[in-house]
Amino acid sequence: MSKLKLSGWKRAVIKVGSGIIAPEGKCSTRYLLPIAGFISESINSGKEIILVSSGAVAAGLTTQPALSKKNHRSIPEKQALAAIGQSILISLWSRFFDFPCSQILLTYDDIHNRRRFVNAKNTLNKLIELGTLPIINENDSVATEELKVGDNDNLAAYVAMLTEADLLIICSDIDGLYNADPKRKNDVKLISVVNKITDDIFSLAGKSKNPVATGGMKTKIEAAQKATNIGIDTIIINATKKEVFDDLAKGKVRGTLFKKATSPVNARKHWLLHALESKGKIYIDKGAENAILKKGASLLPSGITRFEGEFKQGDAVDIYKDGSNLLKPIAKGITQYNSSDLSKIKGRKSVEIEKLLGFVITEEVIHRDELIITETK
Ligand SMILES: Nc1ncnc2c1ncn2[C@@H]1O[C@H](COP(=O)(O)OP(=O)(O)O)[C@@H](O)[C@H]1O
Ligand SMILES: N[C@@H](CCC(=O)OP(=O)(O)O)C(=O)O
Repeated sequence: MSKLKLSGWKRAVIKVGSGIIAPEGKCSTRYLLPIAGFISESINSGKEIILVSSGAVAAGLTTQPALSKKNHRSIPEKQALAAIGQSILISLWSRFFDFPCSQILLTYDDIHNRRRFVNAKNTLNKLIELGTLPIINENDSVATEELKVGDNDNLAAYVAMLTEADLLIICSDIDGLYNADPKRKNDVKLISVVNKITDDIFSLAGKSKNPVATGGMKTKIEAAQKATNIGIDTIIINATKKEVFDDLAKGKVRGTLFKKATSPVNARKHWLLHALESKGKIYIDKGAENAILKKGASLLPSGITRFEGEFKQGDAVDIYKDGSNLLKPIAKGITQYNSSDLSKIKGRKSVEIEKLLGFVITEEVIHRDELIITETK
């Protein structure tokens, strides 16, 4: 297997899949020692690590064998398994470290709601500063299916974005991305480097055969796409092989390296685009359209013709060209004015804001740093 050189990194998110926590369906420390060794060594050399660990359901199953048939499990049973297994998981990891571990259980909302996103980010940074190893999982015990990230590969990419990591390490039970699933086909080839994630790359990914795993290869590529887009190198490695970590400690990758984008979107804009839900629609005139699309300007109240929806200051809104048949928004941004205030200042000059509202937050409704163009042509 060829080995690639990794760029220097300071902060990494390491995601460990259920197949590593529970090989052959049984929760075990068999493969955790080399991972833990790598984590300790990295932290001792001044690097920062955040661990995203799957395996709560798998660990819970060890005490509840009667619930082993996946298709027969009710949602409360699955949620109970995650609750039982989560504490097993944390104690499993804790025994490897001589620094404290801390636990954060995230839900979809923690990433998609701005206030909670900032809150989670601040807590995580503090936990790292305090010298702990944050261990993250999805809060499966309370999150309802429709309000879940759904898999820990994507969750790890969100955590990498949240913590502004410079490396995402996805530890699985396979050497990396192959041109087909090696567990289903013979004569497959490992792809050691992916410069750009295209539909062809996605088409290589199959599902997992492991009954305790969730994502398979598709969610790992999705995670790599999210992370590389914002400038985070992503690797998939086989955590059942100790030598993989020996090499990694020397900056060499045995596995698949998804190279970070050459012109990454900054993390805040990426989150705005992919994670934050829009609360309304703002329609703009031709002048504002030219200003934001061609000059990279902020959106001023004078260019706003109308809007739809009720939103608060700090909410995301989609921006549409007024009077055109275009069904897609041309941009998305964070509004400085709520919908009630916007109804008074739309179409008016910025100098009039104080007279109209009695206060000024900013002279623009959406600052250009909080505006991302979504129109592709
Ligand atoms: N193109 C592919 N290359 C490598 N593995 C693949 C591919 N397509 C599907 N897979 C499967 O994905 C599995 C890894 O995903 P999964 O079992 O969900 O792992 P984890 O629990 O680590 O998230 C591999 O064991 C393999 O069977
Ligand atoms: N949150 C779940 C794992 C979800 C998941 O994505 O699993 P995996 O595909 O093994 O990384 C658990 O702890 O059981």
